[in-house]
Amino acid sequence: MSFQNETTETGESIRQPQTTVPEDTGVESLGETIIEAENLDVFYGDEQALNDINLPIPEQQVTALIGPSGCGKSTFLRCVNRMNDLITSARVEGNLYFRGKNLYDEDVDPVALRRTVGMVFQEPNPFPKSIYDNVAYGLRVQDKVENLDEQVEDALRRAALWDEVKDQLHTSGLDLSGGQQQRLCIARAIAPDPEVILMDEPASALDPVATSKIEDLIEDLAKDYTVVVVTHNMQQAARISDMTAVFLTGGELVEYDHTQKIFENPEHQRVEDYITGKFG
Ligand SMILES: Nc1ncnc2c1ncn2[C@@H]1O[C@H](COP(=O)(O)OP(=O)(O)OP(=O)(O)O)[C@@H](O)[C@H]1O
Repeated sequence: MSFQNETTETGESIRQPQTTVPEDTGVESLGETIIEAENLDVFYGDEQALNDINLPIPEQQVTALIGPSGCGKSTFLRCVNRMNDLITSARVEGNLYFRGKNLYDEDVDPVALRRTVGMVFQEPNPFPKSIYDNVAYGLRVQDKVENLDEQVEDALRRAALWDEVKDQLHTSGLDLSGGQQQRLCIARAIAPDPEVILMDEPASALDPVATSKIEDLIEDLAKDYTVVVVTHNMQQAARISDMTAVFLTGGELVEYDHTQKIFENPEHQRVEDYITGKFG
């Protein structure tokens, strides 16, 4: 595998991404690689959860991670913001780059990283605080309190929630519907202005109307952010993503390509069997 390194003014070596995002297959061309896994392995104790993953994720696109239960999708997502650090049995080997910087280098601060790489979980999990305080939380932690009202409004607008909550900003976030709570969590994640939003099955606990709003929102968010989303819902992956990575049992990444190609003409029989529902 060949790649070049560049040296910054401070003498730090920044790796240039490989241009291995699959060639355009007729859909819009892709942005630069922002996240890149290279020979990434993850173990929980003796059990291997990800096996030699090589995956370049393009900037400002939606990348879907699909595959049967237990194939390592969430594990991959948690590597990107180093949430796996919180699991004592987890061990990461290989490389995972963010804009050419290895996220597992000793000088990377995981807390600062999580401001750049936000995360939204399957179950909406607002803090037991007001709507306003939920969104303001990350901004206050970082002491970014200038024009706080405007920042909160902007995040709620970007999360397509402002019109529904603008008259009740100081009521509890827990009083919102499930779908509204999830959009509140998205507003909370985007308020500190991250570059990447990781979403782990963000709509699987929601009804169809709320799901459709989240799907529209994800497509919208990709205009400003890079979105990496785990989903079990094949139609959802096909609808909302630009790129799709198919993980299969054993923590193996079997195929990665433009979503249209994966769903219309996958290279691997196992992938076709999975997406046509023959197993999984
Ligand atoms: N905290 C943990 N401790 C030990 N093993 C874990 C832990 N989290 C995940 N695993 C194991 O790692 C493997 C991959 O799990 P992971 O949750 O990443 O898969 P997944 O594809 O996201 O599954 P699902 O679709 O069911 O959420 C599984 O075998 C799982 O049992």
